[in-house]
Order: sequence, then structure tokens, then C-alpha cells
Amino acid sequence: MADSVLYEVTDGLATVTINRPDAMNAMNTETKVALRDALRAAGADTAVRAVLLTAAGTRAFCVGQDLKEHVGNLAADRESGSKLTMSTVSEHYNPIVRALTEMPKPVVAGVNGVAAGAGFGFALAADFRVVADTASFNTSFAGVALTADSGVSWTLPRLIGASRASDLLLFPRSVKAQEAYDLGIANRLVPAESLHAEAEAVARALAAGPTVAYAALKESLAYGASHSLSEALEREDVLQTRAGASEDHSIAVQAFLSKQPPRYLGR
Ligand SMILES: CC(C)(COP(=O)(O)OP(=O)(O)OC[C@H]1O[C@@H](n2cnc3c(N)ncnc32)[C@H](O)[C@@H]1OP(=O)(O)O)[C@@H](O)C(=O)NCCC(=O)NCCSC(=O)/C=C1/CC=CC=CO1
Repeated sequence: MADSVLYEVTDGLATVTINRPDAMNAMNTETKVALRDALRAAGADTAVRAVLLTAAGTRAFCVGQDLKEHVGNLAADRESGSKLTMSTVSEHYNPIVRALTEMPKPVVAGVNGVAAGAGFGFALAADFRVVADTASFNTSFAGVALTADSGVSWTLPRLIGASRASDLLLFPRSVKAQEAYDLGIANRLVPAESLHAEAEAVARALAAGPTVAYAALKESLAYGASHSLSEALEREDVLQTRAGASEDHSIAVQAFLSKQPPRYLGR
């Protein structure tokens, strides 16, 4: 894999690190391909039971599309009369967000710095956000005369409400960590110096947890977001049957009755 994204698996935890700190971890083509492929690899690897998505450096988590690369691509498009540049949405951004949201295991975002544009979208596509007290969020899209992508039109209103989401999309501004926590964007706010340790601790706890139940939880939340209560109840029935058949469910019940901590197998 390219150096612009680091990928490491230890004890069931895949750590995916966007590694362009000198470019504010902006997404150029190489980085988008590497991130998409790393997330797909984590999703397919049965040894991986949780994923930590974070970034190198202290200044940025990811500022979205690399506008320095983008400006050259737009000029090439103009010259050739094509619209190839924007195919990055279907080729890269959508697959990255799908890999995060459809991953059958929990994803923790360790937000070490500013998350803007598509970078905000990646953080919102995670299941849990641990955020440095020095980090911030910016929708950014309208600032460069674009609409929302990377799922932000779906995730942001669900997290903070339609009215606040419209405000942040129409008037992009820096939402500092404390406000992000108050709005419900950040799940946990931690001192910047302990961001990586705290995010890893959350991700490791999830990696040691009941993987089948977590996958079912993710699926039922996604399903419930676009179905009726009646349909959600039907889906819960199917998913609860699946979780109930897992070895981890038996382990958990035995552990509870014997007053011991459970040691999950992830199956
Ligand atoms: C709010 C900011 C993210 C951070 O502000 P601040 O901390 O004050 O830092 P700056 O001084 O503005 O920036 C520091 C340097 O980084 C460069 N930089 C910042 N963002 C980008 C970027 N996205 N691409 C390239 N370079 C970037 C900035 O120019 C500075 O460089 P120099 O030191 O050389 O001057 C703020 O930086 C900001 O608003 N950034 C822009 C965010 C943005 O618009 N992102 C893109 C949104 S669109 C998107 O993500 C997705 C798509 C999808 C499909 C197709 C096409 C485009 O976009």
C-alpha cells in the first residue's frame, strides 16, 4: 500500500492512518485509492474486529479533496472538454464512505485536527468519534462552490438536525471541538496529547467485544434510518436471531451468571 495511508493490524484492530501531514492530509488521487483499498481490506479480513481511522500530525485529520491537485484536473477537463474530474465522487469518495458505513465491525474515528469537506464526511461515517480538544470541523463544500458529498447530506442532519445541518452547509465555518461535542458530532472530547491513546483504547475495547452483535447493531441502525417501525421490528427479529446464535452470546450470558468478565471470540 502507498505511504500516503498506513495500515496496521494488531490484536484484531486495524489502524488506518491518513499520512500526508504536510498537506493537511488532503485527498489526492493516490491517497483516495489507498484509503479506499485499506478500508476494503479491513472489511474483508475476518481477523479484524474493529477499525481505527485517524491521521498523522496534529494539525489536520483530513481537509477533504486536495484542491492543489484538483485545480490542475479541472484545467485538463476544460482543455479536453470532459468532466472526468468529478468522477472521483463515484470512483473514490462513495466507495470510501460505503466501506466505512457497510463495514460489519465498528469504526472509530480519531479526529486529531481539522476535518473539512470530505474529511468531515469520513469522520461522520464512522460509528464513534474521539476528538482532540484542538480539532475542528468545517463542511467547506459551499466555500468552494460545491454541494455536499461523502455522505454529509445524510449523516450531518441525522446527527445534529436538519436546521443546524443547513446552517453549517450554507455558511461553512469552523466548528470547534467543544461545540462539536455539544452538538453531538463528537462522542468523546479528549486532550490533544492523548488523542491517539484514547481513540485506540476505545477501538481496542470494541475489537475485544461481541463482533457479531456489533455488526447486527450497525446494520439495524442503518436499516432503521430509512424504514418504518414495522419494518425495523422485522429486521431486528432477523438480526437478533443472528446475534443470539453467536458463540459470544453464550459466552456473555455464562460470564454474567458466573460474575466474570466475558472473553469474546468475535463469532
Ligand atoms: C478550514 C481549513 C481546513 C483549515 O484552516 P486553517 O487551519 O486556518 O489552515 P489554512 O491556513 O487555511 O491551510 C493551511 C495550508 O493547507 C492548505 N490547504 C488547506 N486545505 C486544503 C485542501 N483541501 N487542499 C489543498 N490544500 C489545502 C492551505 O492552502 C494552506 O497551504 P499554504 O500554507 O501553502 O498556504 C482551511 O484550510 C480550508 O477551508 N480548507 C479548504 C477545505 C476545502 O475546501 N476542502 C475541499 C472541500 S470539497 C471535498 O472535500 C470533496 C470534493 C469531492 C469531489 C470533487 C471535487 C472536490 O471536492
